[in-house]
Amino acid sequence: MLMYGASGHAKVICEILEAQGRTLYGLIDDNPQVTSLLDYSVYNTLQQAEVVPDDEFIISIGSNRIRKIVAHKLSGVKFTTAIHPAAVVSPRCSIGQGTVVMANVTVNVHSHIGNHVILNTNCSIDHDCLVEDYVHISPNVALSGNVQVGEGTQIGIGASVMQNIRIGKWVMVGAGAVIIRDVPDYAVVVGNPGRIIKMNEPA
Ligand SMILES: CC(=O)SCCNC(=O)CCNC(=O)[C@H](O)C(C)(C)COP(=O)(O)OP(=O)(O)OC[C@H]1O[C@@H](n2cnc3c(N)ncnc32)[C@H](O)[C@@H]1OP(=O)(O)O
Repeated sequence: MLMYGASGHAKVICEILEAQGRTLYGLIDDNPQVTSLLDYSVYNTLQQAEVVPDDEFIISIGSNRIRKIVAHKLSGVKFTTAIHPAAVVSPRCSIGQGTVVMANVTVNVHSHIGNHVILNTNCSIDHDCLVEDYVHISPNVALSGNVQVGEGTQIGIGASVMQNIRIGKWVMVGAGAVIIRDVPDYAVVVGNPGRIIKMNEPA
């Protein structure tokens, strides 16, 4: 399999694949100055990497907007998931293609996780949550039961979200925020209790 994007985030995914015992042939990155990452070769184009139709991919780019652009650019390739063996994922939940689940993550019963999502180290997704495509749930985030997170939103490191909350699309929840009421699309929310400080540009 191959990864697209050779960054710090990519290094973590390399180690998830190693922990799963999978073979990573290399990475692709647009920056021609990057030629290796950890022990892996970095290529600049799909042609250079000699990609064949059966190769599986993960987009290893932390930016939600760029991950979405690259996913559209790569439409037609086969995406896979990377789930760390130390994650606890309910057999009654679903995890979309291209999604990475890092060490010590918990995903509880009847939660649904979209495509190209990042569930970062030690986050907790409780029962009946819906996490849409291109979301990033940062390390140590806690989503209570029945929380919805819209496309492209990032929940910042250490934030907590109370039960039954709806968070819109392309929202940024700041580090350590405590979300006690619904959040509209594109809002940037910080603090405890979370308050809107500005709005993101629509994609
Ligand atoms: C493995 C990994 O590394 S995963 C990555 C994890 N990283 C994160 O989760 C980062 C989360 N990002 C943040 O919290 C950012 O501060 C953001 C996105 C909320 C805001 O960033 P910016 O848009 O650059 O805002 P800026 O830094 O100018 O701050 C604006 C105001 O909000 C305040 N503010 C910013 N972040 C926070 C926060 N997390 N909590 C409380 N207040 C905050 C600032 O103090 C500032 O207040 P002031 O106007 O009174 O001075």
